[in-house]
Amino acid sequence: MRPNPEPPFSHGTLSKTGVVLVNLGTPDEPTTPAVRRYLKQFLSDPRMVEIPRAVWWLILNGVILPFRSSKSAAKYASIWTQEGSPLMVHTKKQAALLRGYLGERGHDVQVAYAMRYGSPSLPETVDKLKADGCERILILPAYPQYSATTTASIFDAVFSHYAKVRNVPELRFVKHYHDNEGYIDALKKSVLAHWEVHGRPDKLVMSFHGVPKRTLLLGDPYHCECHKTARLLAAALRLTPEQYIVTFQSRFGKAEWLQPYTAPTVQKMGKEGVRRIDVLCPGFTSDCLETLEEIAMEVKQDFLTSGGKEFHYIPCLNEDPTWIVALAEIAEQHMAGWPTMLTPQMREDARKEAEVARQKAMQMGAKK
Ligand SMILES: C=CC1=C(C)c2cc3[nH]c(cc4nc(cc5[nH]c(cc1n2)c(C)c5CCC(=O)O)C(CCC(=O)O)=C4C)c(C)c3C=C
Ligand SMILES: [Fe+2]
Ligand SMILES: [Fe+2]
Repeated sequence: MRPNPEPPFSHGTLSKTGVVLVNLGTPDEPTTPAVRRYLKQFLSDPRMVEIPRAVWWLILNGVILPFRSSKSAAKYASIWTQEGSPLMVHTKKQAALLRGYLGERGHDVQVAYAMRYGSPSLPETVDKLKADGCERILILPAYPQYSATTTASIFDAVFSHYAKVRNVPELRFVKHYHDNEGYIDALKKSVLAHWEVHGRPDKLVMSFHGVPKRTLLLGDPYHCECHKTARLLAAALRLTPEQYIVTFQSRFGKAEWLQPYTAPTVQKMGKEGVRRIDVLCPGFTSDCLETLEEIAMEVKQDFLTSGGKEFHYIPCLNEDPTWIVALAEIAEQHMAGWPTMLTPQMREDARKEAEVARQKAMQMGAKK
């Protein structure tokens, strides 16, 4: 494949740095056609579903898209806000806040957000940054725990985009931050803030998005990283092993996924006489369908109809200031060594270089 042509190289362009906060993606609107488009792109990704392509194509197009799209659209409609999909709204705000925090720390960087599926797409976002003069780009997935299904899929999208580009910026990727001190501290503070107002539960349920069990057996570290996050958070909250449990939600399809599953676990707790549970979803940094509908509505119902008396959903970190500071520190660590603090001298040097190049161009024009 031959890389695409580039605009003429221009001297004296200030070489800038960009950070892209990348989340999963969400439909453009809570309607069946929009959800179908989103699910088609999402579920056609071989990182997400590792079934032989021809077999999966038949299942996806013959069963899943025709039946799931309208059901999912109704669920999306139940959580949609005036501003749009919660996942999009939070990611957008986080990127704006991240830019502000990095700016306060003296970094002159552009911060954008992108979605792995749907829009704004990763290719269009990194192209815009490049057009704005970013020669260095940090890809920052919104997932604290690495998984081949999510994090690696973002990396794939970046690699495949740049395979078509001639002048590739310097790239860095954040793989994970499941054990980052600031992230754990932000989770701890959000739980303590909830408990300060509402009191403590009998059990804290830490529910992570599931993945097929097969991926664990094939060496994906996701399961271990979820457990490490949970262990660190439990230690920070001084919880004994009896006071919390790690579960996995959002099972998709018939294969076995990581266990224990969230819904049957809370049902069992309700039946066994556990009065109150609080559920936190530490793997999601923004509230979305999986937290607001699946946990705060469906799983809540499961617990209460099984005999549980009180259910609390503790929201995701979203725009929490401690979390945005942690995100800024994560970005800062990964930008180490990059000239993100533009000095007046650097701006002046760039201006002079541009002026020399402009004069040379004029002289060449005059000679012709
Ligand atoms: C094919 C199976 C799926 C795997 C594997 C999977 C992994 C995975 N997903 C997230 C984060 C999110 N998933 C979200 C929605 C969602 N996930 C799947 C399927 C798999 N996810 C589907 C089909 C859907 C769409 C909704 C539905 O029809 O049920 C979301 C929410 C998006 C939103 O718009 O709000 C997030 C976030 C992670 C972190 C993960 C693996 C670690
Ligand atoms: Fe998912
Ligand atoms: Fe779900």
